[in-house]
Amino acid sequence: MRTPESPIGLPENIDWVTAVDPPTLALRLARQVADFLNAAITERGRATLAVSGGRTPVPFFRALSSMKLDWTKVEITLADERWVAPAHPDSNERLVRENLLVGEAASAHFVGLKSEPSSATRGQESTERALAELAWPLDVLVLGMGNDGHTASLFPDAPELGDALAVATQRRCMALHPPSVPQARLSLTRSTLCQARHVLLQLQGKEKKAVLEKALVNPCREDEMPIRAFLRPGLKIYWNP
Ligand SMILES: O=C1O[C@H](COP(=O)(O)O)[C@@H](O)[C@H](O)[C@H]1O
Repeated sequence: MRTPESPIGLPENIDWVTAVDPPTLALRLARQVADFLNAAITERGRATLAVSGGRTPVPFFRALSSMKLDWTKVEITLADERWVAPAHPDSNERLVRENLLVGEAASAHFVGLKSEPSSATRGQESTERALAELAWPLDVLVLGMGNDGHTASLFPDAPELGDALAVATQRRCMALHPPSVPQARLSLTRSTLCQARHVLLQLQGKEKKAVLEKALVNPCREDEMPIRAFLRPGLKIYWNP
């Protein structure tokens, strides 16, 4: 549904869902994700969910963790990770363990992206092996977006971006080294992310909405604003001011 707050240039085939504040948006998003997970469990006996890190998803994680569904049949992974120990304050795994894998959701099965090797580049292969145990494609993917138009860890300044955005890649995950951020990243590739059955994007604030409008309206390339690769029919965007 279009409202006066809908971003300029938003195509009709992308949903725009708004709420007055973060808790209300988080609950709305959590209910939608829980419905998708339940439907996947009914249809296929299990459900796979990938979530993003950063500050935005915390209230959503909390809301989702209180939803009643058969969490023993849900597998959760990350859209991206910083190459830091799982106990590190910047770890997306830590964020998910503390805020999502609690309450009702404590019995979900989690597969993180950080593996033992000493660098993200060396860790790619072991993470690929760990990811192979999940059921693919993802049933549900919840993305976020940075103010530079990155999503997952597909950063515009990462030297590896071209490979990570390649539609034909066989890789599920890839190491990226964007100079704009302090830690190396591991990210699911565009090809893996785009195969998800349901893709949702959670955004907060007017600044992020302006970034989205820039990606929608400007004739820029995907490697300048990687979020553009995901602005496709069926996407659901959840936004609060
Ligand atoms: O670095 C990251 O940034 C984006 C956005 O994070 P936020 O703090 O602005 O919500 C996030 O989607 C991505 O997963 C994360 O690793």
